[in-house]
Amino acid sequence: MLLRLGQVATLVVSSADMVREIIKNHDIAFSNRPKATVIGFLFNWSNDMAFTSYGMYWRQTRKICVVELLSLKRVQEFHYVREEEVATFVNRIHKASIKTGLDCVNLSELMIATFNNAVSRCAVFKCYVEEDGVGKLVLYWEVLVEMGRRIVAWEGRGLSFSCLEWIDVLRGFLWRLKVSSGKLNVVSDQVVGEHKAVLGLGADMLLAGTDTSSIGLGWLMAELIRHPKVTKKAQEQLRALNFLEANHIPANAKVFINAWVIQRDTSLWDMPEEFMIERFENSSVDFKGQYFQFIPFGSGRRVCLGMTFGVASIEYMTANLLYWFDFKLPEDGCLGKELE
Ligand code: HEM
Repeated sequence: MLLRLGQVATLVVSSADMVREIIKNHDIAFSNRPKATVIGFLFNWSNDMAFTSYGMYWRQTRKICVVELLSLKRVQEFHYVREEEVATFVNRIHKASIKTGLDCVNLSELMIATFNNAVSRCAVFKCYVEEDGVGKLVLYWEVLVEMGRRIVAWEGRGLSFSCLEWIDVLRGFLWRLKVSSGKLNVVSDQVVGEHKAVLGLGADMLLAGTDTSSIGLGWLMAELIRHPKVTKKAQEQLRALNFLEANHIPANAKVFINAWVIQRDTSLWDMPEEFMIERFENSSVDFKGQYFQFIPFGSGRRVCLGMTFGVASIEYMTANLLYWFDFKLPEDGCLGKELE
């Protein structure tokens, strides 16, 4: 579907065949990401990898990230980080769940803190979320989230209607962006210290690796809680065995791959809205980007390079959650109650 959003032609791709055509035959042409002011402020207009244009700088920085941080070997070497962080995570849930009067636990916050810490310990070799969960990295994270929200609220409009950018100045957006990025720089200086040179890449890892993983795990836990039989089977296996297995497109058009629709296409998936983990049991389809009906990590040149890291962390956290705890949905009154 070709839309004209303001001044920008935008192609929304909602079929797996079309994604195949793009990735197999035109990958280079679609390997750039849209330019957003907020990303420029965040990364000083240049020194990150995830948002930079396709080219030599991207190739080199991506290679550094893969070799130094995200190769299978490095992910295996970092197993001790996952083990320590998940042990802290399990302890904190345990403490919270036995606390008098506290009948529900906000898992989302704990998941964000755990992934945040695991990524930062591997990316900048330090741990910033302190025992009470209010470490420097949380502040760092808050600033990133605030800026991320602005990408959605403002940049979506700014990118589509560049002639209206003066409104950003009038409404004080650019000024607030400067304040936010200044705040971020102060925290980053403390956080990154001697690793300042890799600030852009470290921030990339935190941005790309924290909410993706914690939201993914959050949904997985929500589905498991809604499907007690599946959960019980996985728990029995875990507790017994102690492991988890488990056209014509205008030049400069923006292209959105609509993975949400593709992954719910009834011609490709049987009962796509149902949580049926057995659908993958006798199927060759996996999540690595070769099967265009299922692309949670993207595909092609810009495919997620933290896939192995993310999957290892999510698997290990899920195994521990299921092994140590039984879950049920909170009573209505409990929803929204914060973990102290
Ligand atoms: C469940 C967890 C994760 C999911 C679902 C996920 C998903 C994605 C997706 C959809 C993309 C865009 C791919 C494309 O444009 O085709 C991406 C890119 C990226 N991801 Fe992930 N990701 C996850 C975890 C991680 C982790 C843990 C890290 C790092 C520690 C990471 C680092 C990156 C980076 C750096 C990019 C940009 C790659 C580039 O532009 O060349 N991701 N991810």
